[in-house]
Amino acid sequence: MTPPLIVCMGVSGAGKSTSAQILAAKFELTLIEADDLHSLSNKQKMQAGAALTDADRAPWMQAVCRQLSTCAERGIGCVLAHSALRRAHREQLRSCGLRTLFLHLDAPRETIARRLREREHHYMNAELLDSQFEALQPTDGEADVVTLTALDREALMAQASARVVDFIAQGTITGDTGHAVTTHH
Ligand SMILES: Nc1ncnc2c1ncn2[C@@H]1O[C@H](COP(=O)(O)OP(=O)(O)O)[C@@H](O)[C@H]1O
Ligand SMILES: O=C(O)[C@H](O)[C@@H](O)[C@H](O)[C@H](O)COP(=O)(O)O
Repeated sequence: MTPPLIVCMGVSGAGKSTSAQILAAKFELTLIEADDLHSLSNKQKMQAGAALTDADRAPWMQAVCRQLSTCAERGIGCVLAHSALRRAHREQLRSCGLRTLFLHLDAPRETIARRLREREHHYMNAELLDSQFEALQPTDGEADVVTLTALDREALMAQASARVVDFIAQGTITGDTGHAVTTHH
């Protein structure tokens, strides 16, 4: 059976790291924090208030995919906190050998901006939020993406957990299909 990969995706400050930690602990999956895999130059660039380009993101994606592929080879299911803003990145994450579900954490821009102003983060510059929304490519037509409203924490985690339960059960029942699940937005 192909192990699951749950990707908590969305713009900076949407709540990816927070949600991914909770889900990994709850479902006993390995947590991978994509933030930790950025190069020093990428971190310095963001800290200085410059948005990453897709060229900057390419080696980061390779590092993320290497970790995921190793987990897949070892049969280890994962939760990944990763912005996955670009369609091509989501496609790359799907091709790492795990059975993938994306939880897109969505909240009003102003709510996220306030969270970023209040958050202590080692490198991410809160001024980059607009560029994050610009970089986010719509997930329409991607059947393995579930969009969740990332406001009330408890409601969010209840919804996210229910999706993960269904997703894991589907893999257990239908076996190793590797196909995307049908989800509702
Ligand atoms: N559902 C939520 N409701 C309110 N605040 C949240 C929620 N999820 C995360 N936060 C807070 O918002 C900030 C950003 O969350 P974080 O998980 O670091 O986001 P990301 O990993 O997407 O950048 C943190 O201070 C966190 O405590
Ligand atoms: O693709 C990008 O532009 C960056 O990778 C960005 O999306 C990512 O989110 C940063 O690593 C900031 O970290 P936080 O999301 O934790 O703020």
